[in-house]
Amino acid sequence: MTTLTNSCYLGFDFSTQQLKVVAIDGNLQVIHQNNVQFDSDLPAFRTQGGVHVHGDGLTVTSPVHMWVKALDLILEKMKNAGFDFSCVKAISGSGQQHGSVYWKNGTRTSLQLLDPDRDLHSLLQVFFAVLDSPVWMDSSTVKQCQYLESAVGGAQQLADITGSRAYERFTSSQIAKIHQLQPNKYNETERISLVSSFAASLFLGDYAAIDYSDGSGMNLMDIFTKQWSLPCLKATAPMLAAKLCDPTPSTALLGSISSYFVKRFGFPEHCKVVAFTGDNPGSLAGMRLQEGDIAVSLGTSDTVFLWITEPRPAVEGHIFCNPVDCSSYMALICYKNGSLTRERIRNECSGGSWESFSSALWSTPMGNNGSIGIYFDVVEIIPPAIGIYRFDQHDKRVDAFTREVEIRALVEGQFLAKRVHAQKLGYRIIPGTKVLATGGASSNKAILQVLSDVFNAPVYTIDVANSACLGSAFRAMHDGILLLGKCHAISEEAADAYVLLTPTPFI
Ligand SMILES: Nc1ncnc2c1ncn2[C@@H]1O[C@H](COP(=O)(O)OP(=O)(O)O)[C@@H](O)[C@H]1O
Ligand SMILES: O=C(CO)[C@@H](O)[C@H](O)COP(=O)(O)O
Repeated sequence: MTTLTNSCYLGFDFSTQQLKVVAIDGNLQVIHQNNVQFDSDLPAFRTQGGVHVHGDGLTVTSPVHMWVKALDLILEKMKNAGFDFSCVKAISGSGQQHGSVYWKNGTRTSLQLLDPDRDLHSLLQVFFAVLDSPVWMDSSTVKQCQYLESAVGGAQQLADITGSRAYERFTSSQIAKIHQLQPNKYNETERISLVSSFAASLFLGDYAAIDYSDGSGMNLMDIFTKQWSLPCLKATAPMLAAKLCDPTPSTALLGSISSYFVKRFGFPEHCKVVAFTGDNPGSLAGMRLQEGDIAVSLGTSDTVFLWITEPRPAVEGHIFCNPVDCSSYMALICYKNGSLTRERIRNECSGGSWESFSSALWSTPMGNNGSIGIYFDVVEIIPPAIGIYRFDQHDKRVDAFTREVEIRALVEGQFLAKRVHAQKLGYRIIPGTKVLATGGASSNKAILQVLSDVFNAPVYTIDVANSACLGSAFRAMHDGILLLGKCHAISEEAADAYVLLTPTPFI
């Protein structure tokens, strides 16, 4: 293969707890990785896990200025590490899904004329009508969801149009809530972006369109016509179509990078910006998912997703447009009680150490001698329930387990739920099934071993835990026009690039 030494491609991921970046060269080799942790690198914003949980325990937001400052910081970190921006041919990126950003009237022109001598954080101080952006962890919009479903004829009807019944975290109900509770701020807004298209707008120096795949997580887009659905727009807020503008294919080339980045960091003038998408769609590209594979992302949220060609929207789970193949779709299930719940149990049962947490998993038998638990610290998405439930080998509810049993009960319970829900969506585990794992917790082999045992299938994970960033860099390289699922599929021969765990044999 030819080595294209002077070209590189950047993929950013604006996720819940951090901003990450991966640079790849023309041979798809990772040449640079960097990140900014919101809580520790930007303590002035006082977030916990990248968010603010409000007094009602249901409203969850992130400061939009924190994301802007994080971009300033990550680019400075890259510069200080000697990264050569003049080699960047194209960039793309992803963002936590469903979250929304509200640009104030008149900011578009200012975005096009940013002074390269100043950082973005100081330049964008007055750009946003809403300073606390609602994010995917929010569950304060039950009323708005009920209204939306009844306006279009019910939950299944809404799913038939948008791929999902109404979910509290989805953008329609979040926009409706802002319009109802803060009408002035809604009226002051000229453009609403998702986190992904907001980030793309910063690089483009202009408002970037929402892509089809991330746009599918709004309860606003018809996933078959790929246009905003008029009944959904009408049931959400007035004048909404004008504030969203038309959605665009996830593979779209949006334009060249803004002159701000050319002058301030030395990006080439012709560096391209490819549409940004959601972090889960970005991961689908980065993991080179093929039809038949199942992906499990263990980031802040846990998600399970599949590449599908025959979408059948249901009242459980979501169907999104596929980010790499416009004629396909992806099915996704999301869990709120993911890494943060594992962290809580780690703190309580293994002194805050992942090593001890892993040792507990290695030292307890598959199946946990019949002990099982359900751990919903916050209201779960599927099922919408809260509370801690433990059952012993006689199916008797108990109040406590030993520490080791608790750790295994948590992890086995989390993965059993994923398997059951994936099967309810129609997924079949057959010989040849591969489970592809990504996200922060995919670096933990003991957790992956449980995943392999529960799914009774081999688990693969790539050495770049952030597949959303990697996927974005791939998408940037191919101008978004790629069929990675087909041409870079994981094969047994390519297994050296992956960590592979196989189910524990029954003795
Ligand atoms: N060794 C580990 N074992 C288990 N979980 C881990 C480990 N290292 C990191 N994590 C989990 O990864 C999570 C962050 O994952 P990440 O994919 O970076 O999140 P996000 O993209 O949502 O910001 C943390 O909340 C942490 O619990
Ligand atoms: O709500 C969803 C998917 O529907 C979440 O998966 C968010 O997209 C957040 O992702 P992470 O930051 O946990 O990766």
